[in-house]
Amino acid sequence: MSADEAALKACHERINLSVAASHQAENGSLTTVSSKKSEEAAYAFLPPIESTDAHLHEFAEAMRTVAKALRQVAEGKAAAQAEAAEWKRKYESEKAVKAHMQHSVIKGCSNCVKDKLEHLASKLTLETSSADETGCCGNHGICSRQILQDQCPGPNRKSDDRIIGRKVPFRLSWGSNGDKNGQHKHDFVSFEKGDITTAERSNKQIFLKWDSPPQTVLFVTKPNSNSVHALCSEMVRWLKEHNNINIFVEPRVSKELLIEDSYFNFIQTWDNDQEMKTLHTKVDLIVTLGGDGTVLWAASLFKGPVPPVVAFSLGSLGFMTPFPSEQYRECLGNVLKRPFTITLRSRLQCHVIRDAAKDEVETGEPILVLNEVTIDRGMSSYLTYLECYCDSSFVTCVQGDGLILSTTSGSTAYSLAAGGSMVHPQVPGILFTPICPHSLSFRPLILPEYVTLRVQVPFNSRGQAWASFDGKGRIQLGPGDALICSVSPWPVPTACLVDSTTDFLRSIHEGLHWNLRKSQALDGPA
Ligand SMILES: NC(=O)c1ccc[n+]([C@@H]2O[C@H](COP(=O)([O-])OP(=O)(O)OC[C@H]3O[C@@H](n4cnc5c(N)ncnc54)[C@H](O)[C@@H]3O)[C@@H](O)[C@H]2O)c1
Ligand SMILES: Nc1ncnc2c1ncn2[C@@H]1O[C@H](COP(=O)(O)OP(=O)(O)OP(=O)(O)O)[C@@H](O)[C@H]1O
Repeated sequence: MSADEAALKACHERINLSVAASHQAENGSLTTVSSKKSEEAAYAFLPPIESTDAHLHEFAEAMRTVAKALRQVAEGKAAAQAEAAEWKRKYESEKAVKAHMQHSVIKGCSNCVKDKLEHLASKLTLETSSADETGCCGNHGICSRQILQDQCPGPNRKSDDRIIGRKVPFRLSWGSNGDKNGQHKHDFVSFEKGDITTAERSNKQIFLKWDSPPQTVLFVTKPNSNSVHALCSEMVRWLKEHNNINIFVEPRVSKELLIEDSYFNFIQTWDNDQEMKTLHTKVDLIVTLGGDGTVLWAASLFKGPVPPVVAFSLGSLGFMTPFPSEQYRECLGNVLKRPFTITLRSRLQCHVIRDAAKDEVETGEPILVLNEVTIDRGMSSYLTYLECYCDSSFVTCVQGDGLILSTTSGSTAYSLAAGGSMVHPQVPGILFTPICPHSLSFRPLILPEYVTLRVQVPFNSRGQAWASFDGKGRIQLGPGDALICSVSPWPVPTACLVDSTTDFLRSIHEGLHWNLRKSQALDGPA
């Protein structure tokens, strides 16, 4: 038997094993029927065993179809279970309502009912003196429109005005896949009063207040700039002499400062990656001197938690650098001594999976980006061909120059240039923006922050694709490779000059001259 034939045989065996496992898991439930159909569909895709590379590729496609079919079966089963649970809950709650009705004749809102049920055993009728026309006592804030009128002899009731109905209490729940093994943690919110409100969840401006004065500042500075170097050494002196702050700088800057003056002996740096990984436990505040690229660089030094960043503007645009460097004394004085507002900028964590059809295991540490991850055609002159999935749902195939998966902070960077919307950095979401799609109808999307995206180079792609992270570190993706991307649990908190919204609007006005137009003259047609 040749190597190709052996590989094909192994594929057959894997499919048989998967299908058998799925049957076992379903254990004779309704979904076995659909899984049998999936099985038949999967086998229909399988070519006869022949020893060519083309057939191996077809096999890989068939394996993906099988995986998809099995996932659909699992989803169907979960949905059926959820529906059954919902019906059971409805039934239980109807039963409870009827049980209450048999024991009481009540007019009032649901909260009154609850309060008074305990006292009803000896009473046949209870009139609520302050009740309004609908039977609500008005004493419980937002009352549901629940009216229990069975046999109620209220003044304005018609004789056939029996049970009108009852809005059953319900709960909203949501999950988070915070931990690695994908278990879902559920938080429940009770809505017993019947009306859904998001008042408690509205996103407020976030303030940072020090419990005790900060002691250690890390400087991250744009390289090869005399003005940045001069400002850095001036700020370091000022912070040491006026605030007795410990200073960390990058190894390159440490060398530069020590060459300049032995006065800087007190500054600290790190020697290796291991030391750098513990930086977040020592540093209270990061000061960046440069443009947006320097903020991106500073963020990239932290693979986990990031201390608050105070970004001084020494670049051209400054979307993430609101602090004017000329006023650094006043700005730093405020940040060190007073509470200040911050923008929590989410990051995306990316994993590259090699030859995803065969190996589902994620490899290596995630790569974190503050702006975006871009998958493009690199040097290739062919269209990129990318298959995109959102959780387990197929999104689309990209045929064009590439795709940008961007944070909302990155919405004003490359994504904007590719036609994406500008989004306030505190809006939770992931932007899905194609680059030069060869299609008339490929509009950019904004997806919720809790999804996981998978961008895969299919086996029938003509060329390779390249992933780059905040415009850096290009990684080649061959056919079968995939990039997995989701929102990281480690955002970058950046200090605001005024507040999140004012700073954002200022940056799009001043940085991009957004919607700038000469005003129309007053004279003209009425
Ligand atoms: N066609 C494009 O617009 C294009 C192409 C490649 C990269 N980029 C962007 O450049 C970023 C890397 O920045 P860099 O400074 O290291 O490279 P760079 O020096 O090439 O600068 C790129 C420009 O993008 C601006 N920028 C960066 N982040 C921004 C943001 N969040 N909002 C608004 N503008 C922003 C910078 O101020 C700078 O002017 C990438 O993350 C990507 O978003 C844009
Ligand atoms: N500390 C650093 N070490 C290495 N590279 C850095 C560092 N800080 C910034 N860079 C890189 O230097 C480049 C330029 O930096 P930055 O964007 O801050 O300045 P700029 O281009 O002058 O400003 P703007 O982006 O506003 O036009 C970026 O690509 C960035 O990644």
